[in-house]
Amino acid sequence: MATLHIEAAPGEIAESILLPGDPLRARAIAERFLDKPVQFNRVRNMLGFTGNWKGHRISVMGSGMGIPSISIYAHELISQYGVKKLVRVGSCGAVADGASLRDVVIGLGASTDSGVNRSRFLGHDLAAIADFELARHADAAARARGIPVQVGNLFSGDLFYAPDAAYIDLLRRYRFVGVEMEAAGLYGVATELGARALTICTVANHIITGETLTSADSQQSFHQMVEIALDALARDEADHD
Ligand SMILES: O=P(O)(O)O[C@H]1O[C@H](CO)[C@@H](O)[C@H]1O
Ligand SMILES: O=c1cc[nH]c(=O)[nH]1
Repeated sequence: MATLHIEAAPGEIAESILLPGDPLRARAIAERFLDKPVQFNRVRNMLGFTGNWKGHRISVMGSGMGIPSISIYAHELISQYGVKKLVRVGSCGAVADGASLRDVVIGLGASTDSGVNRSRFLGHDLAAIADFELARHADAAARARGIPVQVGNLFSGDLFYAPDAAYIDLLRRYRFVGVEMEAAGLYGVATELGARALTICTVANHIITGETLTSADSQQSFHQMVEIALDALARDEADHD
């Protein structure tokens, strides 16, 4: 039952999946965190793996960059492979004064300049929101580890290189936490298809101060974020199953 973009056989993908933007990060997560990971996808090099983390069956797959890319994968994962919980684990640029490099950001909601959610909602504004339970568990998992966490609105931009930076002032005024490129699309697909989704990001750069993490620092923060995501899924499973 391959789809256009995923070649996995039925049953090869877990009900819970982590979605980093970069497929090589998906492989790194599988190798570092999962017992006996089995690769289920290599179509377009969008690598995907399934294994176990502390007894929980988990998949991890790249989503690509931007809303169109993550929307294709999330749609096929939910509608064709029965995936029920999707956690994006990515990086973002911070816009909030109170946010620092390495902070974990939980995207409670996600606004966007993309038209996808209006396209799927008769032109109306869709509140693109995270699954509350997953967000609550991620917050608890971060706090249990003593990792500073920012919870709030993300802006999922279509343009990484926006020609006019004026919108950043508006994002600050409206108390946005960070800028990335996928959360609003992921939340829209999950809403449409009845799945549960969350976005967690590490702050890799600060848009206002211009600070940027070195690649070594970014690696360590990324691992902490993945642990938080895995712990949140485990806490959720303990609640629901
Ligand atoms: O680190 P990832 O998950 O790819 O996320 C961020 O990085 C990419 C841009 O460099 C965009 O995908 C953005 O959302
Ligand atoms: O759009 C984005 C994504 C990540 N980091 C940024 O600074 N901007």
